[in-house]
Amino acid sequence: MLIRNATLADGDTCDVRISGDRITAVAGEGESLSTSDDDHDEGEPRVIDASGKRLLPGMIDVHVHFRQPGFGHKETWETGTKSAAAGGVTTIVDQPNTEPPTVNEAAFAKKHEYADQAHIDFGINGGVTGDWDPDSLFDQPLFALGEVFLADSTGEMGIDTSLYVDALERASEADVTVTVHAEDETLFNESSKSRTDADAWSAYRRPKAEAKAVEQACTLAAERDSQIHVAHTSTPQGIDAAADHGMTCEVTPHHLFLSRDDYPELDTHGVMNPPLRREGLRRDVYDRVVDGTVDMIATDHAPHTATEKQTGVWDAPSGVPGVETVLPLLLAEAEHGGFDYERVRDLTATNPADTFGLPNRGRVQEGNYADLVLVDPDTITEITPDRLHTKCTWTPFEGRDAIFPEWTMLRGDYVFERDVDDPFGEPRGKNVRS
Ligand SMILES: NC(=O)N[C@@H](CC(=O)O)C(=O)O
Ligand SMILES: [Zn+2]
Ligand SMILES: [Zn+2]
Repeated sequence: MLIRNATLADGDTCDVRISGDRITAVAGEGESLSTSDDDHDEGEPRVIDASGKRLLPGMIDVHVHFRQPGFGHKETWETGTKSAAAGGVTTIVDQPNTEPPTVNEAAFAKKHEYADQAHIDFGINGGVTGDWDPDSLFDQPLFALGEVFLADSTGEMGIDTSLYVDALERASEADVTVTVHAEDETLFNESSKSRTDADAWSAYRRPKAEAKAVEQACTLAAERDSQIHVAHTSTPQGIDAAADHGMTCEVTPHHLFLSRDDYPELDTHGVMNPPLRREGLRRDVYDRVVDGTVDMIATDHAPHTATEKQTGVWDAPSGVPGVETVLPLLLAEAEHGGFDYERVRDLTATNPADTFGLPNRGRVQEGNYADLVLVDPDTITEITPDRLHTKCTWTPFEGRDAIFPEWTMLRGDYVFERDVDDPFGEPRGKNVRS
């Protein structure tokens, strides 16, 4: 297959040849590729004219919750991976707070069976609880350890410092990265508990609880020569602490684009961990995404039903969906001039591939897997829940500008094509560690 005249993230116009599951040639300005026999399918030329369109590496989202086993009423591997494919994501990493939690060989195997339904490639993280079985867990084709919960979140898998230190040591021996949910619950503001408005969640799980926990998690890791990746940093202090210790961090689309100013509209649908911050802090986080202090964007796609969310602030489960809207939001922001397309590519594909050791992914380059997304930058549309494919019937980004993919390709095959009868085809996702 030949993709002609595509504009890459760096602005170069290129021809890209795909044979089998790989990119086999990328030819820049002035050296266009000619069609070969491989670019014909039963006599039909398989040449795509991508003039005026952007071609990007598929997003690698290292933080999603696809809920099975245990909570298939919120999301399934099928709906979650279809939603991801429709948003230009070609690899996801699932987190361990399912039922059973992914803390031993049997639980890992059970999750792997559900992952047979995956339409895109995936990694499965191993979790840490008092009952975890590191010996059997590290024998599995694990993506990483985490998210290791230093405070309770959905699933109540919060652990104490001594277990965290054990996990760091075991992971270090196995040469596995530890992804950390860093909040210090001893610093939560108990006085906010008398309030019943949704903003009380942000007042309760306040910024210093994250700042302190990130600092401590990084210090403990650095002392043991372990590498950690800090999940969903939502404060400039958290981001800077991770960077200062030589650790990596991710920012979610909700902490990048939403703030406490959005509670009047979102109400308890805007409750997540860590919580939304004040507008000034959001801007500080945004600046660190632009200047490269933040390593990657990951969604923490954490679907809950609308009914579950429409309870009081102290009862509503934490988390918002995001896997289908993240790249479209970032692309619209690039088109509006917030940052450039190269930054989007690095944050969504190149840096996650390099940080977590995924060779042959994250770049549009010869020899890499043909994990690709094509978008028309002139087609900016508004996000509405009815156009999304997640089981979650709501989105915190309703009404925002987005550039959705025309198609998404995984290892040379389409996993999403807009405006065709069967946009997804058969599930063909594989474990990236197998
Ligand atoms: N972020 C959230 O608020 N919720 C996540 C868990 C987590 O990432 O902490 C979930 O699984 O629902
Ligand atoms: Zn978390
Ligand atoms: Zn999470």
